[in-house]
Amino acid sequence: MRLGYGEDSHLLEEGRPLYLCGLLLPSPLGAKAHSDGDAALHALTDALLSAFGLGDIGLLFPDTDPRWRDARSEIFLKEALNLVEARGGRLLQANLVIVLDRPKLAPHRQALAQNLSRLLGLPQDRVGLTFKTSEGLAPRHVQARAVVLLDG
Ligand SMILES: Nc1ccn([C@@H]2O[C@H](COP(=O)(O)O)[C@@H](O)[C@H]2O)c(=O)n1
Ligand SMILES: C[C@@]1(CO)OP(=O)(O)OP(=O)(O)OC[C@H]1O
Repeated sequence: MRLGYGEDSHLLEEGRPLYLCGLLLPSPLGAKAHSDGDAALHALTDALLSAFGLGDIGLLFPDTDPRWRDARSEIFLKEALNLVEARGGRLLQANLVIVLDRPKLAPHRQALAQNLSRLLGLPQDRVGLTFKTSEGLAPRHVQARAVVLLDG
């Protein structure tokens, strides 16, 4: 068995899209980032890479590389899944906490959970998805923390 942990934060600003769990959400603010800024998928990518000591998302996908400009972050997650599976890893469970003051994510819970389940190849009861606010500590940030459990 292997355990992985990852986290990510992005500043929120006007004129940027808010992608989370691979979905575009309605929001007046979005993530300042080189890619689509999906903090949830970035945290999951780092969690998978960390389970096999493979470095982190910035090592594999530098934010200086023009190929990743506005790239959809499921590209990074799929590559991390490929890398761990190539080493005999099998994802058993994933747990994700998203910290965001606004917008409320509860209305999108089912859609977010379904898309994570699809991207990770896990049943929904193996994908934990928790939403929190920062209680005003980081009103212009989106943060995500992920834990993954793998066999192999
Ligand atoms: N962007 C968010 C953040 C939180 N929620 C829901 O609110 C509940 C209370 O969050 P606290 O951080 O104040 O404890 C939380 O359990 C979520 O259900 C949300 O929907 N969207
Ligand atoms: C994803 C990458 C690559 O575009 O850049 P950002 O979109 O800025 O996001 P970050 O969380 O800083 O991860 C580093 C890079 O891998």
